[in-house]
Amino acid sequence: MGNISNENEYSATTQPIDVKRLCCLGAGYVGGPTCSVLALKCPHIVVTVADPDEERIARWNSDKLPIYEPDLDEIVTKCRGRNLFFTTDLAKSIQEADLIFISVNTPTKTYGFGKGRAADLRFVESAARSIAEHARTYKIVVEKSTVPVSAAESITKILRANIKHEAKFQVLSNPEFLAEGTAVSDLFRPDRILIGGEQSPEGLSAIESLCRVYENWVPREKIITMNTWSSELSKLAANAFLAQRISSINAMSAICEATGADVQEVSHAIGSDSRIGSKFLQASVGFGGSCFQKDVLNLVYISESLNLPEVANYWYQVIEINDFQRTRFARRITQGMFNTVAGKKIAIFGFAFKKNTADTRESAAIHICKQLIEEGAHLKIFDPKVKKEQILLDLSDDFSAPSTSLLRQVEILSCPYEAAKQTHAIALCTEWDLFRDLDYEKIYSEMLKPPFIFDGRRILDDKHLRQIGFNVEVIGQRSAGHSVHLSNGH
Ligand SMILES: NC(=O)c1ccc[n+]([C@@H]2O[C@H](COP(=O)([O-])OP(=O)(O)OC[C@H]3O[C@@H](n4cnc5c(N)ncnc54)[C@H](O)[C@@H]3O)[C@@H](O)[C@H]2O)c1
Ligand SMILES: O=c1ccn([C@@H]2O[C@H](COP(=O)(O)OP(=O)(O)O[C@H]3O[C@H](CO)[C@@H](O)[C@H](O)[C@H]3O)[C@@H](O)[C@H]2O)c(=O)[nH]1
Repeated sequence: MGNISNENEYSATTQPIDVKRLCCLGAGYVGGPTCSVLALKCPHIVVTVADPDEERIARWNSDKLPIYEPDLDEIVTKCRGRNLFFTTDLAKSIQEADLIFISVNTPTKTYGFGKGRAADLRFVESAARSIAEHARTYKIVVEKSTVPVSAAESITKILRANIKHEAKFQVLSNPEFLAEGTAVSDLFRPDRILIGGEQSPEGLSAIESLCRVYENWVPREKIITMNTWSSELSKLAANAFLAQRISSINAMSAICEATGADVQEVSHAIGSDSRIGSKFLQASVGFGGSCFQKDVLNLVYISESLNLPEVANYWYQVIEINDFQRTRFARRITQGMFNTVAGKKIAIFGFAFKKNTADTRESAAIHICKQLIEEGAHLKIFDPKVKKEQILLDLSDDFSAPSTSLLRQVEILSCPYEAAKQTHAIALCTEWDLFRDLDYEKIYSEMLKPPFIFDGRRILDDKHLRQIGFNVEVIGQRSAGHSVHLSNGH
């Protein structure tokens, strides 16, 4: 600002600032819940979430929020209009804010160099350019999106080259670790808050300013600070380690299905070792969601770019096992039903990538359904939260309008009993609690015989289902009547 005194400029950059106005660019799964919780926990801070997507912002300002998260509606209702605002006016939000979160999407590139692997940073870049265009005073710019190592450096270069009116800035890395379906509780009680920044007096004071925001509800010992690169890499590393655990237990599930071992027992045995720990060892149809695959691929791309092909190959295996697991489940359904599903009706229980979310990005159900459709099955899909239009979009090629042949093969139902009626099989793809409590005797009586259940999440009582008369196939458990064949001469 032209009239700002040197003293003010100095104090704004080497002394921690008292954040009074915070803006977040990106009103998605991260920006929305994070800022809602922030507004709740920091009533003295005015929080504005800005996004150019008019429809999304209109929904954040309505009774029907654009995303489903347990307890989020109540928080938004309490804070909206008080110290929480949703707007499409990026310029004003940026101008007024002391601190700006960048929470925009960073999908895998679908074009050009690094296609299918590298993170597409165009939205991050456009956010940085908007900040440069509209900032008039000192800003702390916080990279919350998951990005490759050194993205903060790129943001700094863009800001430095474009920022006007002597405005100063510091760029921090503050990756988000919330998981969908538990976003509110994760934000209330995070395992840790990670803040990376430049290790200079200006950088350290910006880190301190952000620490003070979180300290309104997070104990100081849970706030970890470090240099920017370590922080950026730690986010990718955390997701890679989590995804790797799932692929490891899913690889074990394949061995279990081919022998007499049970993956639940194996998981319990290894998880009891305190060095391994019991979380994230649940065998499944494969991990989904917008993060794991994208972030592991990003790590693969970074390793390749750094000329570390062995490291790249190591992490790529996590993705390959995940692809294998999804395909294996679809193949097991086909083989289990006398080697053909052509013309048969299969109920799909659950389409979201995990329970308690309506998000279907990279959901294993999409891949499994597409393979069953390819085999000629007729699918009757039920998910308690995912909208019909979304399911059809996900199953359409290249996200075009659903073809007539797709519409002939797929029905979307709003009741699980209707979905299962007159089908040959049920394939459970998402672990929604309600699937445990259904009346399976009623379902059995209305299905074609012999009825099959393929439990891809291990949430059903398989013994009880067998007593009712179902043929039950469970992930990580050998099929009934299957004998072990080791092909190495044993
Ligand atoms: N989804 C999760 O659970 C999760 C958790 C932790 C981290 N992350 C990371 O956080 C980031 C955001 O993820 P998400 O799931 O919220 O994405 P999202 O697609 O739900 O939302 C991103 C939003 O950013 C908006 N946007 C794009 N360019 C913009 C710009 N220049 N200015 C303002 N808004 C802009 C889009 O319109 C969109 O609404 C990604 O990097 C992701 O990897 C996601
Ligand atoms: O033992 C397990 C645990 C999870 N999953 C599956 O793994 C996927 C991802 O689940 P989860 O990690 O709970 O949800 P996300 O919302 O994808 O959250 C991950 O990705 C986010 C985005 O980066 C991070 O912030 C979170 O810390 C990280 O857990 C889902 O399909 C789950 O069903 C399993 O198959 N077995």
